Formats: sequence, structure tokens, C-alpha cells
Amino acid sequence: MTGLRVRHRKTLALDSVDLALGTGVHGLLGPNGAGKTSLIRVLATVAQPSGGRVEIVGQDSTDQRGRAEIRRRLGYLPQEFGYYPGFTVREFVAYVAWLKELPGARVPAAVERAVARVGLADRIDAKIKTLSGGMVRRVGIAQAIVNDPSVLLLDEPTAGLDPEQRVEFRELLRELGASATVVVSTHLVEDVAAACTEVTLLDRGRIAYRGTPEALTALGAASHGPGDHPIERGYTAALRAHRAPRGTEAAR
Ligand SMILES: Nc1ncnc2c1ncn2[C@@H]1O[C@H](COP(=O)(O)OP(=O)(O)OP(=O)(O)O)[C@@H](O)[C@H]1O
Repeated sequence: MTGLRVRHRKTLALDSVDLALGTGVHGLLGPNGAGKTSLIRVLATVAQPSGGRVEIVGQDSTDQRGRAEIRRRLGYLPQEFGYYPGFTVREFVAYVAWLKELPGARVPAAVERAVARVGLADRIDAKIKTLSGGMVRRVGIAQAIVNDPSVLLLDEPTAGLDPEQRVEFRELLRELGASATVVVSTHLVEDVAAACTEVTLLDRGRIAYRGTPEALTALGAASHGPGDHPIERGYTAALRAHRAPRGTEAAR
């Protein structure tokens, strides 16, 4: 994306963002209101940018035909994910596969594989309304990966998962990131440290930092800012450096 700008009435949620994302797991970090969801919604083609250009899987997202192709090859888990509570897990994930225009003959196996990958094989015929919050979140992840997407967008996917599930989920992320472009927005820097190949830190609609989790950790180790873990200190140090008036960084 180049010069990406997103405006919500008077708020400029993203301001001239240039970002190129390749294969791998990209962690999107930032304080509340930084613009993470706005960015993911534009990439998911559910929101239109106010300016700039976004190209996904070689297609222009402002072009109607381009958008159709992008949607077929995209997986998206929104922050608040809508589902039909009376559907079973199998029915719901199959419904999404149908929306993604997966060939009918491939749907049953694709649904079973996606559900197994999120660890819900034993609940595949349970109605979604009977599942716990963390399980519903995992159904959300299953529907996002059912079409083996080239681009997978996950907005706060670990919210509601218990520690064991989070560890398993990170493993799944690493697996998916080996062949797809995965973008994960999160407040949990440990998830980034464990599963991401690259980190983008947003602040007030702009990119405050880009680098590897290792580089962010090293930044934290060299700083004396707040945080219990070096990567948390790296997060605060990068934010502070971005917010400091130009020319004062060296003095901090
Ligand atoms: N529908 C909307 N109408 C008006 N302002 C909005 C709307 N959606 C987002 N905003 C504003 O745009 C800015 C970016 O919001 P966004 O939800 O993208 O941030 P975020 O980084 O995802 O935040 P969080 O971590 O809280 O989810 C914020 O100032 C927010 O108040």
C-alpha cells in the first residue's frame, strides 16, 4: 500500500501509510486507536481508503473485479465476528467456503481440515451457540483459513483464548506464515515475539516502527523504559522515540 489514508468523519485513522508485506507473519501493534483495525478493514476490502493505493495478490482493491479476486483469496477474522448461533461449526465454516466460491466437491474436506487445525474436530457438529467464547474465536479462525488464503487478516485473534490455546495458535500462525501473508493485530507483545517474522507498530495513524521482533527486543534491552519483558520495553521505547520531537531522540 502506498500513501494509504483512512478518514472516519473528522478522525484521520491512517495518514499516508506506505507498507509492503510479503510471505510471513506480520504483527500489527499499537495503542488503542492507533489505526490497526482501520488498516485491516481496508486490506479486507470491507472499507474503502480515503486516499492512496492498495494492491493485494496483484489486484487493485479499488477495482471491482480486483476486489472479487482478492476476496476469493483472502481470509479475514474481524474483531467482532458475526456468525449464526444456530449453525453447527461444520455448517458455518462450509457456508463461508461457499461464499469464497470454493468448488463444491472440495468443501467437505476443506471444512474438516480447517476445523481440525484450530483443534475443534471433536465439536464440529456442535451448534456454535453451545461453545465457549474461546471456542467461538477458534471457529472464527477456522472460517478465515478454510480457503487456504494467500492473505490472512486476523484482528485480535487471541482475545479470549486460554494460555494453552494461545501457544497452539502461535504454532498454527507459524505454519500458515510459511506460505501466506498473515497480518495479525494484537495487544499481546508476547504473541508477536513468539510467532511473528516482522512487527509494524502503528501510532496515531502512522508507522512508528518496523522491524523484526528480535530487533524490537534488542531495542528494549538497550532502553530503561517501562515493561516487564525486553520486547515490552522495546514497544514503549519505539513509541517514545516516534513521539519525541525531532532532534531530541539522542537526548532520551
Ligand atoms: N466508525 C468510526 N467512526 C468514527 N471514528 C472511528 C471509527 N472507527 C475508528 N474510528 C477512529 O479511528 C481511529 C483508529 O481506530 P482503529 O479502530 O483503527 O484503531 P485500533 O488501533 O484498531 O484500536 P484498538 O486497539 O482500540 O482496537 C480512532 O481514533 C478511532 O476512534
